[in-house]
Amino acid sequence: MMKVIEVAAGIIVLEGRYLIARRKAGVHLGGLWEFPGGKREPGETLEECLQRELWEELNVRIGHPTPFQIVRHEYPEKIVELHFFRCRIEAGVAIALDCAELRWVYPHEMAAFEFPPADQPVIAALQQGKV
Ligand SMILES: Nc1nc2c([nH]c(=O)n2[C@@H]2O[C@H](COP(=O)(O)OP(=O)(O)OP(=O)(O)O)[C@@H](O)[C@H]2O)c(=O)[nH]1
Ligand SMILES: [Mg+2]
Repeated sequence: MMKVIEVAAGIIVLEGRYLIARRKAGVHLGGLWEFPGGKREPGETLEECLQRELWEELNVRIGHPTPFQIVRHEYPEKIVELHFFRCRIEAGVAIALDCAELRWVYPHEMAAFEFPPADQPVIAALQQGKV
């Protein structure tokens, strides 16, 4: 039985556009675009995990995150449970500290970027205008 890895990821919105990050080469799903975030550490809530990850990866603080979707996905090498939260930047300007590249995009533009299969339900929801 493979362990389920819990992940918190931010659907960060500003004036209708969303912040997407390109994963560095060489890591799991390297080179793909994603919603910034990462693995929950022991003793953390998912919200705390999200705050920490967005600080580490983007150098920003976010306001209160709102649960958006939970997606469980089985990759051949791991099972992830992705907890997506909608949020806004409260302090700081996003910079690519721990990712290859950042972009602010409208939902209709997301089709032009390659995301992990686990992210497809979230992208579909954003494209349908769900907030
Ligand atoms: N952050 C993030 N991870 C995703 C998304 N979609 C998706 O399948 N994942 C997977 O969920 C896992 C999250 O791990 P991560 O690599 O971001 O974790 P992390 O920031 O803690 O990195 P680290 O393990 O290098 O410390 C990875 O296996 C990643 O491929 C997404 O939209 N955002
Ligand atoms: Mg990460």
